[in-house]
Amino acid sequence: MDSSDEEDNTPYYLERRETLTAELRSHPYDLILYLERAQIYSELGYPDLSAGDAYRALLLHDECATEEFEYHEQATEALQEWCADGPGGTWQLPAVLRSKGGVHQLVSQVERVDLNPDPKLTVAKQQSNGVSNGVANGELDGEGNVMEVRMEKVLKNASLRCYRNLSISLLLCGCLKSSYDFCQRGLTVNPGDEELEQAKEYIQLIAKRRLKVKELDYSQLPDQGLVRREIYPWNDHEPDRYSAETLAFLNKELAKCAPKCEAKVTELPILFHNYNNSDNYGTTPTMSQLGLFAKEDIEPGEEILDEFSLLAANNVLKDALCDACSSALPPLTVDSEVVACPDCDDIMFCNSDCFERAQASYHPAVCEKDIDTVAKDPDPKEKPFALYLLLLGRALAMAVTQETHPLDLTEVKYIWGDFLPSSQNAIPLPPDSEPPPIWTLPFSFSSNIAGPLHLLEKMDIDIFQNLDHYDLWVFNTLYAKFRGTASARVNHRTGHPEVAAVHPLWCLANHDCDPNVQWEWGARMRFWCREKRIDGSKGGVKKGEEILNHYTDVELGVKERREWAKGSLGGFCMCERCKREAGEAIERADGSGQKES
Ligand SMILES: C[S@@+](CC[C@H](N)C(=O)[O-])C[C@H]1O[C@@H](n2cnc3c(N)ncnc32)[C@H](O)[C@@H]1O
Repeated sequence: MDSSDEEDNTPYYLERRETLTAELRSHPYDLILYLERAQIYSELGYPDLSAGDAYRALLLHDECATEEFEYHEQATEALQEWCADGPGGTWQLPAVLRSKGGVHQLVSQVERVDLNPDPKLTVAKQQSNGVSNGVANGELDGEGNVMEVRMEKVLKNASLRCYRNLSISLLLCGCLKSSYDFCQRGLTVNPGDEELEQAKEYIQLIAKRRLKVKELDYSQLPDQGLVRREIYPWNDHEPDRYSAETLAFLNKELAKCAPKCEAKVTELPILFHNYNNSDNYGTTPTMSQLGLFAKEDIEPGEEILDEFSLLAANNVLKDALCDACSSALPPLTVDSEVVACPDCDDIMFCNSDCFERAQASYHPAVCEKDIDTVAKDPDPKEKPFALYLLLLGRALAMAVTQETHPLDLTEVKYIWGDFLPSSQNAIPLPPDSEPPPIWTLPFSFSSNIAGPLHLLEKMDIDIFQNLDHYDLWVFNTLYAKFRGTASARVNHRTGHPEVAAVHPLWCLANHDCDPNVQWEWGARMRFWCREKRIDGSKGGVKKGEEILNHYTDVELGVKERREWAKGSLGGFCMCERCKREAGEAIERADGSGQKES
């Protein structure tokens, strides 16, 4: 169906989302409200946010079902309101449990991608398993309590709805393993459920296509997906990065650690992932972004920037690193400056300065909270994800300690997120059954949904209260910003990334493969002016010239440089050096009658 023929209901759904979010503020333990909002997110085309709400609904379901759980009373009370008599003494299942909107809409989204599943599989109609999606009357079971019967019915239907939603939503994000796991869990509780069986077929089909295999090894299903990367329409924390006010703030901060530099709006080429050599000779389209510029002449070898950041994390358990700045701790000699937290085991700071900064910025939120085992020493292939999760945890601890919204932290608020406009992201799914290529934010159930909630629980934070601070879209926005700006330090022995940090001023500098600065990151991030440029000419930056950083090893050849920098740049580098060297490589290949290697 041509989507242009469809009525655009976005404004209605956005308003409904606002209303439901407001209701959740006053009824934070109401699982039905979460399921309603999950449905709205599906309609709006955010399967990730839909899965996030369905998962919270599932957690609240478990709270209701288990007396010993922490929020049992609150969750049960909220549910009882949905089980009370309606007008005229009648009662029905809450509308979201009766409607076919949510999951059916998602399933039809999957169907629209023309997967052409084996028709024999899909027509196999399952027998009803006794879980009713239809209208339930306010019947008495003869002896039992009306409320109990209704509660049981609502809980059973709600859990089914959660599993259906999680299976399909995670599938749409490309998280096949989690999608399959929730589907299986749902089928264990609701054997033969038609929608879950159908979801299972789709998961299997898509997994076989993606892995190009005939038989699936379920333990090997891919779980890394992609979702929309955008300033959500309801996100009112994002500043106008190009306004005079923002520039004035950034330049005031820069005056403290990089007095010869200023932030300015500049034009940068729009980069593409599919590099096309012909781009070299055409006009490259540009977009406005920020960059760092010299306010005065800078001499070769002169230090330009010296920035300290507490937005740092490491993924090594019990290593000799400062908890605040993640630099290596000095040796523990008699006159050592190292300070241990008096209340935690094994939490050390390089000196009293780091300890005091930590106390003012983030440590009280995690002190004595047994949080230092989360995401530490992960499987090597999980290391980058663990680092991003730990950075997110640090940002949450900073927000709690400083009593501010995570997106309002000065370390976070102004940084680049590589967002696309919502309107460009809201596109129908393409027929190759993967998340659309325009969705560029890496996403997984464990990193984006379960992991952050686990960290908050470790911090003794009620994950249901204060939803405005701890909603999934907040985590996604933080991840988008960290992925556009964080630097990682690799352990030279293992070759694995172990420390990551965001330096909000350093990261204003754009990349060039002929950089005029070098950087070094120990306890602090430092920039200094290169003595020599790449061609051997004398270094130095003139007043008004841009500070040109490097996001990759500039000693590499053009092909490798472009490959390495692709992730942090968002596409193939189009700097003058790259264009020149790529052109020369083509000429050489043409001359020798070979293809460019
Ligand atoms: C760390 S940020 C640099 C600062 C950023 N321009 C800002 O407005 O804050 C990295 C992003 O800047 C952009 N960028 C940096 N160097 C670039 C270059 N040489 N060409 C095109 N885009 C570049 C890319 O969008 C990249 O994702």
